[in-house]
Amino acid sequence: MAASAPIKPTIYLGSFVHSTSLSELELADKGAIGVDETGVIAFVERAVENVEDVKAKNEGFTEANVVEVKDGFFFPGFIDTHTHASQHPNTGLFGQTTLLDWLQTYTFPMESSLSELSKAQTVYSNFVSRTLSHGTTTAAYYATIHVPTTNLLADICLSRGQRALVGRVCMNTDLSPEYYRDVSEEQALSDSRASIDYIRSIDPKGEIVQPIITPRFAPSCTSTCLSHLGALAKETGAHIQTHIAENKPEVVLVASLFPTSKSYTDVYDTAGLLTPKTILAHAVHLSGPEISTIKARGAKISHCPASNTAITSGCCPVRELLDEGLTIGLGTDVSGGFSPSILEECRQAIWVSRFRAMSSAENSKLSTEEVLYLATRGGAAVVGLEDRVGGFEVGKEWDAQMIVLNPVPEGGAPEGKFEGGVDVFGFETLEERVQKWVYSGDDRNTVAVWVRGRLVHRTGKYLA
Ligand SMILES: O=c1[nH]c(=O)c2nc[nH]c2[nH]1
Ligand SMILES: [Zn+2]
Repeated sequence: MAASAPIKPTIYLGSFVHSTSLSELELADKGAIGVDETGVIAFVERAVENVEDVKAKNEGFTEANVVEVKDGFFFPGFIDTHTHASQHPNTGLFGQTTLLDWLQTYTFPMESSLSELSKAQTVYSNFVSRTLSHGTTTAAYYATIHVPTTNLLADICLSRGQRALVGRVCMNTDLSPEYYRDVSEEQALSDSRASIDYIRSIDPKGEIVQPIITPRFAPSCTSTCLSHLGALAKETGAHIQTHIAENKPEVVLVASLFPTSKSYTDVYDTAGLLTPKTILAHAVHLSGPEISTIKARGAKISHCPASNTAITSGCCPVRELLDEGLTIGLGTDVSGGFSPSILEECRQAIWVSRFRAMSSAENSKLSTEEVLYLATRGGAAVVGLEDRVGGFEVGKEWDAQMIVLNPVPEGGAPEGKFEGGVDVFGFETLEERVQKWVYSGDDRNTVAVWVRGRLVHRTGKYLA
């Protein structure tokens, strides 16, 4: 369905859960959320006893569809603030490598092969299906240096209805192999511009897809290339994404490549790449002054715990970054990260924070409520969509997932197929159901997903 075609007003009936602050979830047992023909939330009601009363009192909803959730709840769509669609075939492949040798061994060969349109079509459409099936309604994607296949990724997101920021990767130094790099600073700039122009031509208002300027990371770009991209961001108003301070040898490398810069952060700042529309992935090894600069510029952080552990980059001090007032979301960072699921990233964020608590930083433990905030409202703020998505309020757009848990009937386990790893026995509170989902749920529990009120993913039997 075209992203702007009108839809039938719909009432989403049953429990809903969303963050109201970093530390609080609203758990509404008997909710009714009305979504109008443009995909915008028109009303949110609690303690509903009879849906007919809700229909009758809300103009435009007397003939509305009703989608009811049983043994589960509606939850805002997840926001993946940092992932590499082009690395999807490498998911789970990292061996014993760390960042700089991982790039050479696994990443550059795979990414370079996505110059081929048919391979890119297969990989990108599979990845978009995969992330949607895990409830990701918005993703900030890295593609590759190739303009045609980067544009293809944007086409796929638009046609599947997944919100996306799609970035053509820039890299013009000999850190990248000769077969996979921009031949000049001018080419890095002109190819980035070409991809921005294309993505804006297919979705002029940026309702579903937007371009994002993507210098891979400082060691991949000359300072002239970075400055060109900073100027391009200023000229076009586009978002920016890059990596920062992921691993210690990388930080040392940056200091040697940019000897006149005060720090890694200063390299980006000098180039005009630190703006309120900048997403910085990782931020594991920043100094105090760097954190202050990032905050002063309004740049945002994508926390990627699965990746940071898999390629042993370090434990990001999320508690301290939150205490400093930085805006943070979660990123799967496939394929440094081994899963396309933001729910998995929630668990990984909790584990990393607890390992930090057990070793040095006692107060660093993140709660379930906090990681769910990062996965939704935090992520929305990182990608600049906080006014439109991330929670269930009147005026926000219906980007949501329907979570269903396994009801175990009285007297014993059901026969036949289990459709997920979370069993509920009927006596759990809604809060307990959410906790059980966070720690043992997966994509089998995400039975339907909507973006702007349009159904973009469903499994078998749950919706007519
Ligand atoms: O996690 C990462 N993935 C990448 O592809 C990459 N490139 C530079 N730095 C990176 N870090
Ligand atoms: Zn990355």
